[in-house]
Order: sequence, then C-alpha cells, then structure tokens
Amino acid sequence: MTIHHDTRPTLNLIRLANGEGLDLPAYESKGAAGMDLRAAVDEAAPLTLLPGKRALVPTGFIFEIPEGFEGQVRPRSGLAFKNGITCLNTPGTVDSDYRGEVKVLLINLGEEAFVISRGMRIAQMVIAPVTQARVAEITEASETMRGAGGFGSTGV
Ligand SMILES: O=c1ccn([C@H]2C[C@H](O)[C@@H](COP(=O)(O)OP(=O)(O)OP(=O)(O)O)O2)c(=O)[nH]1
Ligand SMILES: [Mg+2]
Repeated sequence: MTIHHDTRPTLNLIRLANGEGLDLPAYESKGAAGMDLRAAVDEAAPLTLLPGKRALVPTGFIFEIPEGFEGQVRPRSGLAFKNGITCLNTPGTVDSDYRGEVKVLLINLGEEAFVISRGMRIAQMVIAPVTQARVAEITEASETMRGAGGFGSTGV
C-alpha cells in the first residue's frame, strides 16, 4: 500500500472584515496552476471599471505566503479575451513577508465598462518557488555567444 505524503506548502489565509462570507481562494480544477481570487467589493456597491481605467480590487484576505515562495497574481484569460480585463502589473508579486491585504490591480483594455461584483473571480494566484540571490559586484562579465545581443537579436 503506497502512502502519499502531502508535500505541498501550506498557505495560511487570514480573513479580513471585508472578506466575511467570501469563498476561500481555490483551485477550480484538479490540475489548475492558479487559485482564483475573488473580489471583496461591497455587495451593495459593485465596482464599475470604465475602458482605460484601472482599479486596485481587494481580496479580503492576508496571504501568509510560505518562505521561499512568492504569490504571482495573474489575469484570467477568459476576462482578458471576452472583456479586455487584465492585471496591469502582471504578474503581480506577493512577497512572503507581506502581511497586508492582497489586492488585484485590474485595468480595462476593452471597449465596454466592466462591472466587478462581490465574489467575482477576477484573477488567479500561482504559488511559485523563488530564491534571493547574493548580489556581488564584479568588473568584467563572462564571455558568451549571445554577448550583448537582445531585443530580437536572434531574429523571428
Ligand atoms: O498584484 C499585487 C502586487 C503586490 N501586492 C502587494 C504584495 C507585495 O508584497 C507588495 C509589494 O509589491 P511590489 O513589490 O510589487 O510593489 P512595490 O512598488 O515594490 O512596493 P514595496 O516598495 O512595498 O515593495 O504589494 C499585491 O497585493 N498585489
Ligand atoms: Mg517591492
């Protein structure tokens, strides 16, 4: 009999007052890379995002990202394709030492106003391993084939 140990890191969430009654962020399919984030906007006051405008949308939770990981806030492709809604700073970076409310910076690149209602799944968060490098200054870079080629230097 094989015993499966759950090796996944634990993401502790602290529910804030504006998060009362919201479903927890969740993976919507067995293999989902990201957990969907819900809008903690006021039930009685949905947020209307006009074309070209941006808004910081609260999630109602503090995320205690495990050490050695980051939270990547990414758009949902359905909202991007159908409504032109994306995360302006995608991927948003939630640091493991952040203890404030996670918010989603949405921008409306579509042609219609977009109404964000309470509990709407407006973005997703991928928990990914991340490392800090030790920074050292040197005087000369090592030689490579690419050298300083960038920005299309390899052609199309
Ligand atoms: O989509 C995002 C991006 C960031 N944050 C929060 C968590 C993150 O840890 C903090 C700082 O993010 P970032 O480092 O991108 O912003 P900054 O402009 O560098 O601010 P700071 O000087 O506070 O690091 O803001 C969010 O809630 N959502
Ligand atoms: Mg920062």
